[in-house]
Formats: sequence, C-alpha cells, structure tokens
Amino acid sequence: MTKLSVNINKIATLRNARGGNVPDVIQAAKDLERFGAQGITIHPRPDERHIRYQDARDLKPVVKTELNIEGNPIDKFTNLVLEVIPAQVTLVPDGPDAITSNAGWDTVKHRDYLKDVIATFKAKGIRTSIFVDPDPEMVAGAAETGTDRVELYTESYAVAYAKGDKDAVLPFAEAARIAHEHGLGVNAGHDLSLDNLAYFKQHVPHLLEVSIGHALISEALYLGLEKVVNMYLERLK
Ligand SMILES: CC(=O)[C@@H](O)[C@H](O)COP(=O)(O)O
Ligand SMILES: NCC(=O)COP(=O)(O)O
Repeated sequence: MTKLSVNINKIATLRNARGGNVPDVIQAAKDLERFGAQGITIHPRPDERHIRYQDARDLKPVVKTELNIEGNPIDKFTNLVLEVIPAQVTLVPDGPDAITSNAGWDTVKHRDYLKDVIATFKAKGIRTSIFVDPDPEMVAGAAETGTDRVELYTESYAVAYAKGDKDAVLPFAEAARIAHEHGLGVNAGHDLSLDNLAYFKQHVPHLLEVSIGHALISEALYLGLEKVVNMYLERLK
C-alpha cells in the first residue's frame, strides 16, 4: 500500500498572506486526516515563509497518522525535529534562498555528514528518509548512510510526463528496485498531481509513501470554487 501524506505548506502560505489564522493550518491537518490523508508533511524553511517552526510544535499532538518533517538539517532544523519527534524526518539539501526543493543529495560526497545526522535522528526513534534523484549511485550511496528510506525527487518525471514523455518514469522504477534491494523503503514526491500520480504508482514498485502539496492544494481550490461561489450567491439572494 502506498500512503498519501499531504504537504500543508501551501495552506500556511495562504494564512501568512494576511497575518491572521485563516486558513487554520492545524485545523486543516485534522480535517485532512478525517478526509483520509495517511500522513501530514511540512517543510519549514529558515525564513518561515510558509510553515513556521511553531506550527511543527503545534501539529505534533494533533496529527494522529504520521507527521513527516522535511528540510535541510541545519542546526535550527535539527533542534526542532529533536524537540518535536515526528514519525519521519526527510533530509532535503535545499539552500535557504531556494524557492522550493530543487535537487537530491549527493549521497557519495556527503556520506559521512549524512551518516552522523541520520544516527542522531534514529537514536531518538525517528524514521529517516533522504531526498535523492533517481540515480542508482545516489540510491546506493543513501544505503551507506544508515537511512531507513529514500524519497525519490519526482520533478523531472512530472515535467516530462506533462510533455507526453512517459518513459521518464523508468529511472524511478529502477531507482525504487535498487533501493528495495539495499533494504531501503521508497517514498516519492515533488510535483506529483492528479494528472501524473496513477501512472507513477503503476510503474514504480515498492512505493511506501507519496507526499503531495502544491498540486493537491491547487486542485482542491479549483475543484472547490464552483461550490463556494454558489454558496456565496445563495447568501446574496
Ligand atoms: C522535498 C519537497 O519536494 C517538498 O518538501 C517541497 O519542497 C515542498 O515545499 P514547497 O511547498 O515550499 O515547495
Ligand atoms: N516531499 C514532497 C512534498 O512534500 C510535496 O511536494 P509538492 O507536491 O509541493 O511539489
């Protein structure tokens, strides 16, 4: 079974636009679980432009499925994760000024660093995952760090699929097989959507979890607009 973990960063982006608490990120997490989400993902960044560090603290007692915290393990992030103790931490090598995650780890170059970070989190009982491109060397390198899982960085698949290049899924299928052979669990995420998810799931084996935010929240807006406009019109009668 592949679990759906909903990334709620974009709900926080909307909240932060007005400085108040609408939409309520914590209530949204509770409701997403009620609607069937099997996990809640957040990716706090140092500038806290969407999810804030305090959101992570507030979500911990509320999330009843699995809380997954993603980010670059700078000291501030590592301390937060060790305080909150989520079910899973996903290490992503994004720079402080990155608009969004834009690369997987070089698990060969950063093997010793990742080993230390992974050991720190695992000592606290937190499941670990490393964000990697679908590159056999990077997946094999991840296995050397002691991580429990890898998260395959799916942007290249999403971009190619939108242009009709379905073969773009093949490196992901191979990377998942290699990860499984090395005893690693397989997660995936970034730009997965209603359009491209089913094909990915059909062709990539051993997929334990997908984390989806940007497209899911955008689709929810579009799919909800008609209903809400009509509710407003009702009130104006
Ligand atoms: C690792 C990854 O791909 C996601 O965590 C993504 O970066 C979400 O963050 P944004 O919502 O800021 O793009
Ligand atoms: N790990 C990927 C994630 O949490 C969501 O990425 P996206 O769907 O917002 O691109």
